[in-house]
Amino acid sequence: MSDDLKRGLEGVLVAESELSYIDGDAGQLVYRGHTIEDLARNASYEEVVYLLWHGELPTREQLDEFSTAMAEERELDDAVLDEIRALAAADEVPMAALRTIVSSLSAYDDDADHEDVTDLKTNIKKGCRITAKIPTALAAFNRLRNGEDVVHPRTDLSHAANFLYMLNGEEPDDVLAETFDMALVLHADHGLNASTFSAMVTASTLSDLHSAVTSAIGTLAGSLHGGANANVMRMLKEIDESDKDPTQWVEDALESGRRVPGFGHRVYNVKDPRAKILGEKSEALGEAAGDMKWYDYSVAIEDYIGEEKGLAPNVDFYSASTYYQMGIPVDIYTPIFAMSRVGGWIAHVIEQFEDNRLIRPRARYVGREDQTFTPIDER
Ligand SMILES: CC(=O)SCCNC(=O)CCNC(=O)[C@H](O)C(C)(C)COP(=O)(O)OP(=O)(O)OC[C@H]1O[C@@H](n2cnc3c(N)ncnc32)[C@H](O)[C@@H]1OP(=O)(O)O
Ligand SMILES: O=C([O-])CC(=O)C(=O)O
Repeated sequence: MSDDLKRGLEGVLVAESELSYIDGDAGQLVYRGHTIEDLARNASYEEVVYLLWHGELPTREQLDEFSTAMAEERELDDAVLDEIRALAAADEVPMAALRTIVSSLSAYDDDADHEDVTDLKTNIKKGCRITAKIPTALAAFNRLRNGEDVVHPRTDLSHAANFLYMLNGEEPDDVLAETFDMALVLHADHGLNASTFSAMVTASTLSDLHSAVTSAIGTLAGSLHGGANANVMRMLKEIDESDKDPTQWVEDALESGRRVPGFGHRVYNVKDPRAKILGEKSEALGEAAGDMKWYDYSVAIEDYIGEEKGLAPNVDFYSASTYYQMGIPVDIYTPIFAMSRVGGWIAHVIEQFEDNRLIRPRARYVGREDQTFTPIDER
C-alpha cells in the first residue's frame, strides 16, 4: 500500500474506460475512437449518446429507432410537473431544482426498483427516460418561474431543437438548433471528470442509476466544475458594466487573488479543443447579430491570461458567450451542461457495472491521538 498522497486524486489511475480519451498536452479529445471535431461537425447528440452507450455509431435505422424511443419518453408525469411548479414558486436555484427533479423521477419509473441495479437493458431504458426528461423538466422550470405556461414536448423535433422549442415556445431556426446540438455533443463526455467520478462512486456501491445521476448533478454544480460556465457570463457582464476594458478588469481580478472562471484545467495544459469549436460558434453568432462585443471581450481575456498566467480556456469559457447570444438565461447554463453530460454519466455507470468494484480510497490520519474521555458535564 503506497503512502504517497495525491491531493485531489491528481493523475491517479483508478479505472479502465473505452469511452473517452484525452491528450492534455496535444489538446485532443476522442469519444470511442472518434475525434470531437468529427463528432461535433457531423453527428447529432442522439448519435453520440448511442455511440457512448452502445459502443458503435448507429446505422440510420438504429438511430431512428433510438431517437424515437427517447423522444417518446419526453413527457413528464403530472406529479413531477406539480413538483417543478413548487420548486419554481420557491425560487429554487436551477441546478438544485434539477437535482431534486431527477431524484424524484425514479418514483414514476416502472423499472426504478428492478432487482438487479446492474442490468444493462434496464439501465438503457432508465437512461433513455432520464436523458429525455431532463430537457422537459428544465424548460418547464424556466417557464414556470417566469409565470409562463409549460410548453409540452414534441416528438418530431431533435433533442436539441425540442429543448429550444419548449424553452422559448417557438421552433428554433436551423442555425440555433445546429449550434445547440453541437454544444450538447461537445459536453457529452470527458473522462473521469469530478461529476462522472461521483456517478461512478455512487454506482460502485451497487446503488441505482437515478442515484448516480443525482450525485453527478450535485457535483457538476460547483464553480470549479460545470458551474463555471454561468460565472464566465456573469464576469463578462460585470466587465461590460465596469468602466474598465477586459484586460484591465482581469488584471485587477488576478491581482486581488480572484480565479478567472473558464480558465485552467486539471488535464489540459493547452487550449481545450471544445473551447476552440465553441469560440468559432460564439464568433459566428456575433457576426450574424452584427455585435461582436461578447466575442471580442472573450478573445481579449484569453490573450491576456495566456500571456500573463500561461492558462488556456476550458469548455466553459466560450459556451458562455455562445449561449448568451442564443438568448438562453445565464443561470440555466450549468443545467444545460447536465442535460448533455447525462449521456456520459450513464455510459460510465454502465461501464462501472460491467466490472464493478467498490470505490473506496483512504485518507492519512493526521488527527489527535491518545485523548482522555471527559464526561460531558465536566467539559
Ligand atoms: C467543465 C469543467 O469542469 S472545466 C473547469 C471549470 N472550472 C473553472 O473554469 C474554474 C476556474 N479554474 C480553476 O479553478 C482550476 O483551473 C481548475 C479547478 C479547473 C483546475 O484546478 P487544479 O488542477 O486543481 O489546478 P490548481 O487549482 O492547483 O491551479 C494551478 C495553478 O494555476 C492557477 N489557476 C488555475 N486556474 C486558474 C484560474 N482560472 N484563474 C487564476 N488562476 C488559476 C492556480 O492559482 C494555481 O496557481 P499557484 O500554483 O500559483 O497557486
Ligand atoms: O474533465 C474535467 O475535469 C472537467 C471537464 O472539462 C469536463 O468535465 O468536461
